[in-house]
Amino acid sequence: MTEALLRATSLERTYGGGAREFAALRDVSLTVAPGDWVAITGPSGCGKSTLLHLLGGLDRPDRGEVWLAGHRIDNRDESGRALLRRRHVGFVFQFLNLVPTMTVIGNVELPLVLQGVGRREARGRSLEILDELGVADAADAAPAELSGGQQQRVALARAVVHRPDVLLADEPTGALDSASAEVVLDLLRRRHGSGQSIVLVTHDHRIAAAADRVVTMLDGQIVDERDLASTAARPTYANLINLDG
Ligand SMILES: Nc1ncnc2c1ncn2[C@@H]1O[C@H](COP(=O)(O)OP(=O)(O)OP(=O)(O)O)[C@@H](O)[C@H]1O
Repeated sequence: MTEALLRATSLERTYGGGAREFAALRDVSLTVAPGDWVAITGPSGCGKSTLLHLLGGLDRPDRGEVWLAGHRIDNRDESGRALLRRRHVGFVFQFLNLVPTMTVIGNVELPLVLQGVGRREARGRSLEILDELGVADAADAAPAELSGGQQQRVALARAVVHRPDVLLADEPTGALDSASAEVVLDLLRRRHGSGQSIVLVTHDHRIAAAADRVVTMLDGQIVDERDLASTAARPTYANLINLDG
């Protein structure tokens, strides 16, 4: 059996305390094999972002374990998790988190610079990916000068430029019109085709339909898991919409 790239077991995450205590994740387990493409879907507030943050080591569970590329990460401190994250993960945040004081290309180069890649190569690789996403013209602009959709593509460029083992993306097409969403999907398909593992959170069933596996959450739990890769005909948008039913 291939070793899992990501394995989360029995995750619990509670926010607040006392009367305000809220269980955002309850006994959630998920395994992602190398090359898997998993879509996490479900209604607002069901725990999708919380799960993605735990998978990427951005947050720690109250209970349960997270293993990334053979390393247990849930019991490491922030700097230990950051080190592994830098090496293995690309993350697209729901609220993007672009560095406002850096140019677009400065933002995209960042993961490469942190890995010690030289300036020249970092710039070349960053421009290539910005071009692939149709935002190379904005390379020298500040993020605030871009539309929400353009910023979203820049955040995706930053997350994949260093070719991480796994891309974790929180609503990567949320602010995009359908033509731009298609550009993003094409990039994800190409990356997946070259072996990139992807875990993405989406409300959009058309985006979810591109994945190999769709995981549906409700009230902090996984309530449905479907394998689309092994079905002869990938379900259509109309079929997938029944996932919520
Ligand atoms: N830092 C926090 N403190 C308190 N409650 C939180 C915190 N983060 C999330 N929550 C709550 O936990 C629940 C799960 O949140 P989460 O963001 O994981 O859901 P989601 O499915 O990603 O939602 P959406 O689709 O709206 O982004 C929500 O009820 C949310 O209000």
